[in-house]
Amino acid sequence: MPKSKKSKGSSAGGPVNAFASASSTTSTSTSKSTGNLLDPVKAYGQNFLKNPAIIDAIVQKSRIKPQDTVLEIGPGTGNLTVKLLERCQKLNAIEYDPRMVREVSKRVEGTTDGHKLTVIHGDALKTSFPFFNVCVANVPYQISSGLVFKLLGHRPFFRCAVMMFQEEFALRLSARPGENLYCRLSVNTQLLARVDQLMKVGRNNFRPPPKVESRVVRIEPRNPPPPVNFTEWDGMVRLLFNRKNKTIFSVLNNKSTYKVLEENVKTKKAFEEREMGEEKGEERKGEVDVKQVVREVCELEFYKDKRVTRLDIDDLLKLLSEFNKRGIHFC
Ligand SMILES: C[S@@+](CC[C@H](N)C(=O)[O-])C[C@H]1O[C@@H](n2cnc3c(N)ncnc32)[C@H](O)[C@@H]1O
Repeated sequence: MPKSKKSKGSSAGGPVNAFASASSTTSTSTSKSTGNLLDPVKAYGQNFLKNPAIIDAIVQKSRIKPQDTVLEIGPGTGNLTVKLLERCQKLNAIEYDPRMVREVSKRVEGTTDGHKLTVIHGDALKTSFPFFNVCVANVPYQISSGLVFKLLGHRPFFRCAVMMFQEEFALRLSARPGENLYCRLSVNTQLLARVDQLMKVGRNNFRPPPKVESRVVRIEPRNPPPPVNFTEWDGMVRLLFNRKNKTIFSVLNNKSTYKVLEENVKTKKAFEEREMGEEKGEERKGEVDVKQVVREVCELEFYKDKRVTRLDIDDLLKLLSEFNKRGIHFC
């Protein structure tokens, strides 16, 4: 018998943020109902995979081993689920729509692999993930970014995630310096993971067809991740990629950035003073001239006149360390 349980942070609290517009309605009333209980609900991103060849390719590219525990996010009616179950030891699925929880559970009930499935009713962004080695997901595009970073922060490390995304989002994940789609999402993802494009999936492979083309990618977390404070890293990346086609200096050289950096210096200093305890007579660091430091770092041979979009992960890590060495922080 497949088990189905309701998670702590599940839909009892209402739909996910991304679907705020659907919060006061029931799931069925948001679709163009034709009377069928399983009508896809647009607000839940319900575009079901209908091409068995694509489903088989996703399962094959997930490289699931017989002893693996798989996490499937958004199983829907279970088209992928039944194929995944044939390959793994255990499958935990998280599904937001209670109709789908019932449907997928019913579909595998009494089958050879049915006992391997546990369906958790909840919002994948708010539900704690159970243990897994491999994640497979064809998720609503509204939650793509939140899900990627939730997965990349998940511990213990998993082997890989094979995920379907809107084409442009998928291409951004693996975009390289200098490419048009290279952006904050690209560097934040590539800092923490290796991303490979696996295949393009046309609109007509879904029921109903979505408005845009899709792509499947493989995400493999870097283990161990680079030793960097992610909040600070993202603070710098957010500033720089706001105007990624400008030089580093022209992005940073403005009043509002200096103000933020000066605030950060003050906060950091206050924190350090509290930690050290002034009464211990520790030597106090000199004042940091934020404008001077920005100019100095941007004048370094490697960064001089460099456009943000040309910086790869290593260049950005080194840039952050040059700022940190001189007492500048981005959070
Ligand atoms: C694109 S459909 C894919 C369904 C199925 N995996 C397939 O490929 O046919 C997305 C599924 O994710 C579910 N879903 C939507 N938002 C969710 C959330 N926040 N957490 C978990 N599941 C969600 C939807 O109800 C739907 O079943």
